[in-house]
Amino acid sequence: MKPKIFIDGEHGTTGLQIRTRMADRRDVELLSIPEAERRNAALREDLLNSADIAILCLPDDAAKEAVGMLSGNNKVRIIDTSTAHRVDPDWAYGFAEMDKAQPAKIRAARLVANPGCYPTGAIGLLRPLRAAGLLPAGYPVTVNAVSGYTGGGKQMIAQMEDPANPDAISSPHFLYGLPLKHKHVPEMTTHGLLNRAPLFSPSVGRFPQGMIVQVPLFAGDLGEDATLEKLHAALADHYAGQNIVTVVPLAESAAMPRVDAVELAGKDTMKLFVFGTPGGAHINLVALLDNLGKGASGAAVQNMDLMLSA
Ligand SMILES: NC(=O)C1=CN([C@@H]2O[C@H](COP(=O)(O)OP(=O)(O)OC[C@H]3O[C@@H](n4cnc5c(N)ncnc54)[C@H](OP(=O)(O)O)[C@@H]3O)[C@@H](O)[C@H]2O)C=CC1
Ligand SMILES: CC(=O)N[C@@H](CCC(=O)OP(=O)(O)O)C(=O)O
Repeated sequence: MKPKIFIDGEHGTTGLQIRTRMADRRDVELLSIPEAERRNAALREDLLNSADIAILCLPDDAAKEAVGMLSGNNKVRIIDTSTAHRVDPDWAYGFAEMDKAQPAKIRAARLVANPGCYPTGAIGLLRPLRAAGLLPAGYPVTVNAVSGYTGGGKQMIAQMEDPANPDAISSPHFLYGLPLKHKHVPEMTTHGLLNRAPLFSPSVGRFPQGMIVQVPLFAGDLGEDATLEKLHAALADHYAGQNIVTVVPLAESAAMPRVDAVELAGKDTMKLFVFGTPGGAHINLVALLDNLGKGASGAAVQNMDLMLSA
């Protein structure tokens, strides 16, 4: 019998992209809800309870409600793409490359929280450096980022693409999250192994998919041994042996005139860079990904495959 997969929220932005990635899969059976019935709670509950793996592509409250619909049913495994369970110790954090032990944790887990798009970049850069002792625990980390507008789901897509929308946005690039209380900060802090919450300033650009996450550092405020070359070597060592997260060689990044936010649009990989001048005072760690690829739907399918390989 093929494992049954139900994507709750399959007609939304993240859900649709998971469905597209699964279109040619013959090893799983996709349970589907008609678009017009997508908010039919009784039908959702039935489908959720019929699945081997339920992938939740819903806002936080609806994701919590879906988990409630599965309470008492320990047979259904869950991947939640919302923010609701990402720092909950009962859930495995679905970022396989962040730690050598993580793939096994995801494979064995019943409950997997899919990472947020920005945290995938920030944790991807920070965690290996914290683990290697190159970034002091109390370092005042800042994270600056730009996302494609699909990161805001159906609502923001309509605001950016339809000038007749009453809340249309005409700006080519805007900052948001200005109170500096973004929902991704707890997850960056916990899984980035930080003692101090990072100052996170997100923005959106007029392109559908793509993302740049920057973590600028003052070299003199890092550990005594922390040079640009050592930071790069620690990242390269950490990500050796797999091809989803790659660390761009220093010689290659040193020759780059710019970083293009849409370079990885449509891909499920992430590239990490260490920019700066050897011996210089400043270092910029940069992650490049697709907010809907490794930042959401690509990661969800990767986690599903890990869980199916248990
Ligand atoms: N977009 C992205 O880049 C990323 C998104 N995520 C997360 O993925 C989740 C989904 O986001 P996204 O796909 O962008 O959002 P969308 O708004 O594009 O899609 C959400 C879907 O869920 C449906 N929905 C909303 N409330 C309910 C409910 N109570 N019962 C059943 N269905 C409901 C919506 O239906 P309706 O059309 O009726 O509103 C819609 O089809 C969110 O938690 C988001 O934070 C995570 C990483 C990246
Ligand atoms: C551009 C934009 O609005 N992005 C979303 C984050 C997208 C994402 O990662 O979703 P999660 O909520 O599942 O973490 C935001 O800032 O809220």
